[in-house]
Amino acid sequence: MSRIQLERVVVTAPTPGGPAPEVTILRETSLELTEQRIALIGPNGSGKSTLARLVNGLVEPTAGRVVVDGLDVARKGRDVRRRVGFVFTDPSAQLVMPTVLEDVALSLRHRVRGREARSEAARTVLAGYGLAELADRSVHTLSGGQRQLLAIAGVLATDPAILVADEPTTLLDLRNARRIGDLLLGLPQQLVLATHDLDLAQRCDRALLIDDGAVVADGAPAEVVAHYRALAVTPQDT
Ligand SMILES: Nc1ncnc2c1ncn2[C@@H]1O[C@H](COP(=O)(O)OP(=O)(O)OP(=O)(O)O)[C@@H](O)[C@H]1O
Repeated sequence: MSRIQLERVVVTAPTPGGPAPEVTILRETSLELTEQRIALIGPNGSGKSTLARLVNGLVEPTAGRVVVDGLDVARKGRDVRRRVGFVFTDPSAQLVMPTVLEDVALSLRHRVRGREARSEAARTVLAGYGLAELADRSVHTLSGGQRQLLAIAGVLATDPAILVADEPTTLLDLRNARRIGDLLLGLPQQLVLATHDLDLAQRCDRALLIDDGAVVADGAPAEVVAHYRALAVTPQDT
């Protein structure tokens, strides 16, 4: 399994339109993630996406460092991004080619040489996800569920060691959310999953509860989810 380390990581952002003080998005956090399936849960705006994005360098720490399988993300960003696949909430963010087949073929550009061979390999990938019949369709004509499945197929085609998924089921109906959730949890890769779906979180091996930019609970998912539920019923203004 892979190993993700956060060493005294802090993330701040400039205050919009003004000088310091900066806004703290993630307070000083040190973590070592070695479990196969790790859920990040917590309220809106608590810092889940920020934590997820640190893993592949989409967000850079203001202080401290992030190390993935021994690679410092700040120094070896390219190598890290080859190891870490990222799935966004909205699959449109990563489907960039006109057709389904071309989109998967694009993902394979570093792995398979030659246009024909790449198309063939892309067809095999699509077949593996039950998407073969959609090969020549425009990605814009797909349903939300098909689009998310395609986005995940494209990322997995690059054979990442780690998959980071940022609320991948939020835009999906119940059936598709279940399907995508099952797919992600069944992967052999290490999975870091930011989610509001507490059932999904409970099926992970470890959960982290983020609140107001800090990890406030960390451990067995059932306990961390219970902690979160208790937090949600606590009045904020007392
Ligand atoms: N680049 C930035 N500049 C300023 N503020 C930011 C920036 N990125 C994130 N934030 C703020 O940091 C906080 C945490 O954001 P983040 O997206 O990590 O939360 P989240 O837990 O993923 O939320 P959600 O569940 O709503 O997706 C939010 O208040 C957000 O507005």
